[in-house]
Amino acid sequence: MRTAHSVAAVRNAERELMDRLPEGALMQRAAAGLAAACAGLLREARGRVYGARVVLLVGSGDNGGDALYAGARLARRGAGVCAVLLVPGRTHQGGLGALLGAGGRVADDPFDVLAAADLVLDGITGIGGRGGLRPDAVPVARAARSGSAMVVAVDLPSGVEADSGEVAGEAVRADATVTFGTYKPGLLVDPARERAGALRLVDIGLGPYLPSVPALEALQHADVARLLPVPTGESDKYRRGVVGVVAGSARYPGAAVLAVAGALRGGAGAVRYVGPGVEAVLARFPETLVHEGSPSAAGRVQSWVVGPGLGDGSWATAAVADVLASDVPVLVDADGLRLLDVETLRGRSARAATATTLLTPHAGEAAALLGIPREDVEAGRLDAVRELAARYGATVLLKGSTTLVADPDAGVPVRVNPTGTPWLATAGSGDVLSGLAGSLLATGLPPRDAGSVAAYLHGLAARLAARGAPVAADDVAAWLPEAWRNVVG
Ligand SMILES: NC(=O)C1=CN([C@@H]2O[C@H](COP(=O)(O)OP(=O)(O)OC[C@H]3O[C@@H](n4cnc5c(N)ncnc54)[C@H](O)[C@@H]3O)[C@@H](O)[C@H]2O)[C@@H](O)CC1
Ligand SMILES: Nc1ncnc2c1ncn2[C@@H]1O[C@H](COP(=O)(O)OP(=O)(O)O)[C@@H](O)[C@H]1O
Ligand SMILES: [K+]
Repeated sequence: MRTAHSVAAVRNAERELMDRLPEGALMQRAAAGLAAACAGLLREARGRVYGARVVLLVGSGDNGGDALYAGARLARRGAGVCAVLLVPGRTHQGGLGALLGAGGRVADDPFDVLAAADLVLDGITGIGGRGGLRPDAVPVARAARSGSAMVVAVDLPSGVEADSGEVAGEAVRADATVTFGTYKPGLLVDPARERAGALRLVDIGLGPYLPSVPALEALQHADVARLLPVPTGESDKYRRGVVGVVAGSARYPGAAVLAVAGALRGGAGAVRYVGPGVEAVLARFPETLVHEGSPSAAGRVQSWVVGPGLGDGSWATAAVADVLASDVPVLVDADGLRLLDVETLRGRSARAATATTLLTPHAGEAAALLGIPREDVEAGRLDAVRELAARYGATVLLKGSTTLVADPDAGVPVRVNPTGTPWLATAGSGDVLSGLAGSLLATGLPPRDAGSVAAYLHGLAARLAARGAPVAADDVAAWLPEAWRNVVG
């Protein structure tokens, strides 16, 4: 599991650890890891560190100090290191002394040295930065990007919000970020994540002092493999779980087919389809159990998926209410999100412990549920998903460039999905995801696990299917077994 901690948690941990170490030791650990990472990148790019041209962008805090000490280490290995001091009167004095002592220098003209650099270290701001780059730093950050140099961010790309992943103005766009002690939420959540490039974590001994519950966690292969259901000798199709899919309409019959396609690959023993798309579903998937009446009359299921392509006719409205009245886990997606009655939804968890709910909005649907503009959801995804989960008393999976899953219990870390590709932004891929997640719910996974495992497999399947080319939703469904094998294999 990859975990991220808030700035407050990092600051507390740093204080405790610093009390036990000689003055400045922690910054030396950070700088040593940073210099080693930069040396590795320089060796990859140009064969050796000796003779490389390195430029340090140095702000007024300890982030700049890290850059200066790392620059001193690179200078001692023969790199030509030049510091651009953004606030000359407030530069980290120890770091500057170390750089000058190692043969580094201060730039006369930042733009000249940036144009010729092989590597730029961004030490403008780290966890102390607020509110985007200040105007004087903007032209320098742009110049760093416009040459051929690799840009390496120290701890965080300057200008991004560490705790939320928001980018309130201009921010550095790094090729790589070397972060210290733990990941910060902003490194894992868009739009900030996109500025960070490849992530590298340097251990500075903070681990024992960080809270055991992080702010954010990202599943990795081993975590997903542990959570995936595996049938045993005792299993039969009913014991493996039956997922009911209420999706599709005369206008959108394809949504029914795609949701069923996802559900068939999610580990449930059977898929029961209910809705107006019976013919289309059976033509494609003859193994589906079908029913044309109301969901509650269709036979037993261990979970429901309701909403993809359902439209908003009277049958759809009644079907959503019917499903929400059940005591099994329910996933509500797409049109279902518009049709759900909020009081009924909130009442579910009070009625039965098994009556859990997973909502899977994209940014537009989340915006409607919160009554705010879509852009606000996209800019502040982490806040939005937490607020939705709290307000609706349900687990919420917010789809998009970084899919997030939040539980209504604010003490539980938000899951951030590390797989996926922008090629997933294609019609119908969300229908596949809802079927898949619903199927995992039917096998007994709790909503947060079902949602995050589904997002992981879905994103991985899309990557495997795409390999750099466009994919259709149907391809994503077809590649789910390969993604599953990739995880467990
Ligand atoms: N505390 C520690 O022991 C350690 C801290 N480390 C480094 O220290 C960093 C935190 O240092 P600081 O707390 O000094 O904070 P930062 O260096 O992140 O930034 C604070 C400074 O930046 C200025 N600033 C804030 N927002 C700005 C903006 N938008 N544009 C330009 N300037 C802005 C502030 O006025 C302040 O002077 C970490 O990110 C990490 O890089 C590491 O050396 C590890 C150890
Ligand atoms: N920019 C993006 N990068 C990665 N994944 C994305 C991006 N945009 C959308 N997705 C993913 O694509 C899927 C689209 O789902 P959705 O918006 O419900 O589409 P539809 O309703 O057409 O099925 C979701 O899994 C979402 O997370
Ligand atoms: K930085």
